[in-house]
Amino acid sequence: YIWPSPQLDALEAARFDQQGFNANFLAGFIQPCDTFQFGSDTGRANAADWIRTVGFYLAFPHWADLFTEAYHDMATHNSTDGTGGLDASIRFAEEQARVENAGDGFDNTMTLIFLLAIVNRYISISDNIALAALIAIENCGGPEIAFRGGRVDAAVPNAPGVPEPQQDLASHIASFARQGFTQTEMIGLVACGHTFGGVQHDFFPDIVNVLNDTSDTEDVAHFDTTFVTFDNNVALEYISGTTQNPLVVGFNDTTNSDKRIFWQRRERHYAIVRLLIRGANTLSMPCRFANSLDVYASTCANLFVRMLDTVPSNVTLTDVITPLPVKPSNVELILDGNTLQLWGQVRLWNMTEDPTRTVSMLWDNHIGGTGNATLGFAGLSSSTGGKYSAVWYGFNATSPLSFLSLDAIAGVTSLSFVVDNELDDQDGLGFALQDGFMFSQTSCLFGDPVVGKFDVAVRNGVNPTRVYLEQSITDSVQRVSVSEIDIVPPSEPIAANAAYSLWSINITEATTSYGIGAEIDGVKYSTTDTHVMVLFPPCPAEK
Ligand code: HEM
Repeated sequence: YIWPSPQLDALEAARFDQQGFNANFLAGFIQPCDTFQFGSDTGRANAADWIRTVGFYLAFPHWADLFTEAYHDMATHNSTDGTGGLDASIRFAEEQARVENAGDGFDNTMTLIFLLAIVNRYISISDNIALAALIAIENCGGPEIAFRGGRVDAAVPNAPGVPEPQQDLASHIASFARQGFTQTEMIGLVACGHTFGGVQHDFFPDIVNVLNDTSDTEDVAHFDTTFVTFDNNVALEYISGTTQNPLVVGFNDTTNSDKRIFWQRRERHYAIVRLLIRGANTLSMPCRFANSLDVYASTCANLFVRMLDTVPSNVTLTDVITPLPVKPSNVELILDGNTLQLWGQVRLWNMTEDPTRTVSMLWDNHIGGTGNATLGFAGLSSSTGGKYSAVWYGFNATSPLSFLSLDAIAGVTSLSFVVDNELDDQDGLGFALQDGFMFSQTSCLFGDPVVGKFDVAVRNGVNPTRVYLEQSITDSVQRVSVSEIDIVPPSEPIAANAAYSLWSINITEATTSYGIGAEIDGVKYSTTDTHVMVLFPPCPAEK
């Protein structure tokens, strides 16, 4: 995609900036894989719950929780009428209270997402559930998962429909068909999901007994011996007859759902067949999975993408988000007298630190001129379980988190970057900047009770149809939207300098963050920076 695109820029960052500089907190939380937020030696793993949520279940995050969350949220999908799917309806107490969502993983995971994830106008709660599952898989040894954004959060709970272990095979086949998966895909999805975690005694006393194991204080009977790692051991141990999977060899055969799902007549011959045609397609799914980690990983990657992208039929997802090779980030313009403060960093994807590298930024202005500055190393980040790294440079060479001063009259129209003599200007388009309106440092406080004068600097000649403050609103079911507070155009121009005039609005909510929006030639633009009144200085007359 072409930068800037506010939604794709935000989704790309949430998906790829996972550890280190400018990283999102979600991924930082779930490493290493055997970490469980509520203590060690519990036998639980964050990843499993996150995956199960996407698939079916949500708990306070162990890795397993992050994954199950996604499954349980998705499993309400009805492929015939297009309702349900991955829409964060699992956050509703009514869904969590259902027997089909037994366990504490869902509540735990939602708590984590609300605490740590970025939920905003561009990234929904359900996008975060998908991201949590994806991060869990990728960081615990799993394959890379293609990510699309744009999920829409449900306003009310979905109809029930998460499969339960005591149901018979026919019910499970019908349930997965409703969710949009064939029988073969069902076998795959269960064998892929049950690579993490296990069944906990507290919530499933009819499946798992008290274990009296000091290294497994929560009495979790695991699906395989490597329950914090994505691997094919769940299939391998099943095929080799050593499995301890509580849904295969549980003492209560009624709840041995994995056994019914994995079992196929062909497998009776697995020992001979496996020797003769290893990994061949004629083998059953668990058999092929057991034979080849590659087959397992690639099949699971495809099924997980299908699972994460199962959304209500009125939702349109973005294209798969791939990382921009060169990406400006946190770009802000602020007017300070005759100076434009240009804040920001640039991320160079798939590169590591190299003290000999030179990175510079070029910019075009309104008067046909150009400028350039050398950028300074700001930090490193990594992604996808450490598979990719990125290096960041700040627009201000000596203070990477500070700004570069530009001439306000000349302004700035677009950026480009030169990395070791190689130009990146988005194939000639440049990285467009909007300097038609921005926050002005003349904003200040006056009066008693105190009022904030919020000044927006509007570039002369730009003639916006509207200029407004933007305020994020969270509704009663935690969905974020933006409300617009129009600024009345000044009756007489108030000059900020030779190029900018001020539009002002008085605000009284001291700690509310406001962004700025403007409609210019029928297109709406927003600033990425927000401002709070408590940080304004007193107005000159008040000093
Ligand atoms: C017929 C279908 C399925 C049934 C009956 C089933 C049943 C169960 C049960 C009873 C548990 C134990 C939960 C607990 O102790 O809190 C569990 C855990 C889990 N399930 Fe499934 N499951 C099914 C399909 C799936 C699918 C499709 C996925 C994901 C793709 C998945 C992912 C997980 C994960 C990751 C856990 C571990 C949770 C943890 O350790 O916290 N399951 N499943």
